[in-house]
Amino acid sequence: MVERLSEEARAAALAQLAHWTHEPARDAITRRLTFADFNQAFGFMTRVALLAEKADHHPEWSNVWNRVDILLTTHDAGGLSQRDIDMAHAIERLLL
Ligand SMILES: C[C@H](O)[C@H](O)[C@H]1CNC2=NC(N)=NC(=O)C2=N1
Repeated sequence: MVERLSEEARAAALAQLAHWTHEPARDAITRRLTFADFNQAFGFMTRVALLAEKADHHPEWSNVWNRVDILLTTHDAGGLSQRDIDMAHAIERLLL
């Protein structure tokens, strides 16, 4: 069973994720990324897709040409869980 993060745990986790924004309406975190072109954006999405399958944790996202909008929340928990925080950090590592 996956649990939603407490207010305190969420604040602490967000403090370590400078590029991510909390969206209270969904209890989700979001990030917008802009790449040089579609090829770069889709290559990134492919790498995230492989991570997501391995973790069995999948983003809500959209892509328009060079832009990728990502929203992470845990459907099974009805809000933000440690699985989202772990996925956000894994995405950040891909971008290094
Ligand atoms: C059965 C399967 O493990 C679950 O439905 C997984 C799949 N991917 C998921 N992704 C996300 N973002 N939240 C979930 O709760 C979730 N649950």
